[in-house]
Amino acid sequence: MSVHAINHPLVQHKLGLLRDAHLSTKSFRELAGEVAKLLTYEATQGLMLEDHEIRGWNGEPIATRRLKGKKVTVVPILRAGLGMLEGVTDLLPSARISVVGLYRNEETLEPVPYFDKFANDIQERLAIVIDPMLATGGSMIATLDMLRERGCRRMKVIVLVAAPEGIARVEKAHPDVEIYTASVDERLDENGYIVPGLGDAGDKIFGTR
Ligand SMILES: O=P(O)(O)OC[C@H]1O[C@H](OP(=O)(O)OP(=O)(O)O)[C@H](O)[C@@H]1O
Ligand SMILES: O=c1cc[nH]c(=O)[nH]1
Ligand SMILES: [Mg+2]
Repeated sequence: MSVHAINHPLVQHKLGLLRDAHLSTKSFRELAGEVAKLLTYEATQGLMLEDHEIRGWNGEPIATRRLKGKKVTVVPILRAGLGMLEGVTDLLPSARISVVGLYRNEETLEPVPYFDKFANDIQERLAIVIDPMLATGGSMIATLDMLRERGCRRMKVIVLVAAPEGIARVEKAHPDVEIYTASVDERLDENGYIVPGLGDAGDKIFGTR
């Protein structure tokens, strides 16, 4: 597995704004979507192209290239992953959406699944899993396990912020999965929150804090 920590100035600027404790729900939501979009640009670098001939403005043929297959499914992990969905689908408008519902039991820190609905032909698609936070890694590993059980062979992960502990666990469980993130942060605190992190991303996106 490789971890891509994206140092693009726009990503780093917007991440800095996201970390501010006094940010409004509206601004947090907007910035989360914008960073998600920028990370999607990076995560889709490896998509395959094919040659495609078109007729140009003067009727002459032009050799162009287009995405080959376009087979992608975006997988938001509920709830907080929904805060990234629009940013991601702005760049991948034809992608199918597969949804995984999980919450983290705040005492055991274990993921508790409560919903899933996958694209029918998920075996043929690149799955891009989105969640703002990769903390212990439990929620992400549970999601990648579900995708793998359903025959998904190619998976990428986009998270706004990741903890080293979570990255190490995902790497062990799913060594072929690449992770794209705006930051690998310092550590987890005693409650399993990422430091410096963003706080509770789901609460911030939904305004339930
Ligand atoms: O890496 P982990 O230790 O599993 O923690 C990360 C998970 O915790 C948060 O979700 P939460 O459980 O708060 O659910 P929510 O999105 O409904 O708020 C976050 O959005 C991740 O899904
Ligand atoms: O830092 C964290 C860890 C888990 N979930 C969050 O929303 N934030
Ligand atoms: Mg939450």
